[in-house]
Amino acid sequence: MNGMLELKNVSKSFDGMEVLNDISLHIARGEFVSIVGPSGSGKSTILRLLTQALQADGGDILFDGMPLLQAQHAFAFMPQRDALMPWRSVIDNAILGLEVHGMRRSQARAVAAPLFDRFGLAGFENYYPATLSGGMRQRAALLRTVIQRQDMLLLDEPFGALDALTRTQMQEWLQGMWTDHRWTALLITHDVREAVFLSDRIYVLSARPAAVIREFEVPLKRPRTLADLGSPAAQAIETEILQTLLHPQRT
Ligand SMILES: Nc1ncnc2c1ncn2[C@@H]1O[C@H](COP(=O)(O)OP(=O)(O)OP(=O)(O)O)[C@@H](O)[C@H]1O
Repeated sequence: MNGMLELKNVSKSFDGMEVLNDISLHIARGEFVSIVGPSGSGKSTILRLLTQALQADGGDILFDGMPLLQAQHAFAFMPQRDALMPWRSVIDNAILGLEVHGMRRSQARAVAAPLFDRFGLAGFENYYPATLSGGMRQRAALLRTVIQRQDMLLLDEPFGALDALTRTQMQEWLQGMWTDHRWTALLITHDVREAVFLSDRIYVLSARPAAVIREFEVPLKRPRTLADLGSPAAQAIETEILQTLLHPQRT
């Protein structure tokens, strides 16, 4: 997953209500970028523009320098809810995207099987989603997402429904996975610490209509550990992002 993305002056309204106001941002090849912003500011709307579930009213979205319309199947999207199919085993959930793209089930299973170990799901290939913990379900959903080898990974609050401890474990795990694979990734999150821990850069959106009010570069080297979040550099950036969100008028 090593595409690159550029949004230029993108705007979007719903029934006259302006949601996105002149959004410009970019994600370089192999970069992990997060968007944080107030609830209802339009973060998911940006992802829905990228997956083409919605069309922008104005501006340009370029993928690898081409208009998005010409860059089919560019994104592997992991929604807020894991949306695993309860009647399919974990491995058959994992291969769903491959099957949709025409791969035979036996071949798709052979592609997926070696990945289960790294996703902490070895031994659970033939279990059904209802028998898994929340963290395992999210890892299964992420496995299904990344196996499709798209150009870019889109994550919409992937850990929002998890308890605090599982969420932290998942952040550590994802950080390790990303360091190994260097996917081009865009994460939407409410969790500023999560954004700092995982990202190379962070965009902060204003309340609706959303505009980019600040952009932060995260100065932590990789690979990162949770202990790095206690460093003065991490603490300073976390505080500054929170200040920007809470008191945008002062920034
Ligand atoms: N299809 C739609 N029709 C009308 N209004 C919509 C539609 N989709 C989103 N909205 C509105 O646009 C605004 C932004 O929604 P969006 O889901 O993008 O925000 P968000 O920042 O992702 O919110 P949250 O952080 O709470 O998930 C909200 O006020 C929402 O009600």
